Amino acid sequence: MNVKRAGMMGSGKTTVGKILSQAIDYSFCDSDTLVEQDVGVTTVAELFQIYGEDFFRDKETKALEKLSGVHRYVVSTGGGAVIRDENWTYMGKGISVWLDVPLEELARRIAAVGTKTRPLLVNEQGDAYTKAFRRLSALFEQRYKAYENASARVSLENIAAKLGYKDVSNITPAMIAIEAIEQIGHIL
Ligand SMILES: Nc1ncnc2c1ncn2[C@@H]1O[C@H](COP(=O)(O)OP(=O)(O)O)[C@@H](O)[C@H]1O
Ligand SMILES: O=C(O)C1=C[C@@H](OP(=O)(O)O)[C@@H](O)[C@H](O)C1
Repeated sequence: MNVKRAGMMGSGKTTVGKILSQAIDYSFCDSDTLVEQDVGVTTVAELFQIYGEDFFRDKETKALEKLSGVHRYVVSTGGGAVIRDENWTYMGKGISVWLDVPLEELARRIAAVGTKTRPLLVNEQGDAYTKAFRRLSALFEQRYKAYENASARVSLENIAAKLGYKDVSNITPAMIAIEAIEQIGHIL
């Protein structure tokens, strides 16, 4: 069995995925890292700059195909991986978990670390939060139906409601990993 984490950029696929993998004694892998190693670049941002998005998407599909054969892995996929139908052939093997985080929280997180590392955000105008929020809203509109294909959905709004929290920003990665285990633990 393996577990694929899907969700928008900044949703915590890597941060929560690492904690989840330790908790269930699985290995962890990030599909972006596999693409970077394959192409020989240090960041996806660099890859976008040199080769463009289409090249990246082809490499991403190849990485997902490779990762579909591994066992006892938590795999963090890139935020846009859900869009290509072919990718679901690979992501659909094992359990896929959509990490559903409100756009305002995603924009806050990305603004805090800067938009430079997120190549799809660099052409926007305005301050970091506005840039991130505007672009993420447009991407989410194109992608939300694809995220709904995932076999499980871990929603920060639902966790907040369950714990009586007013604000999703107080929900820690460990709390999110626990919610994921509650949802998928019985099928691991
Ligand atoms: N639950 C959380 N609360 C606050 N910040 C978080 C949380 N999860 C992730 N982050 C932060 O958000 C940013 C993006 O997280 P990351 O795991 O890289 O997302 P992704 O892999 O989905 O792009 C990082 O700076 C990370 O520290
Ligand atoms: O949303 C997207 O299309 C992308 C998300 C990024 O991954 P993260 O979701 O890990 O940031 C990375 O794959 C690339 O910049 C494209």
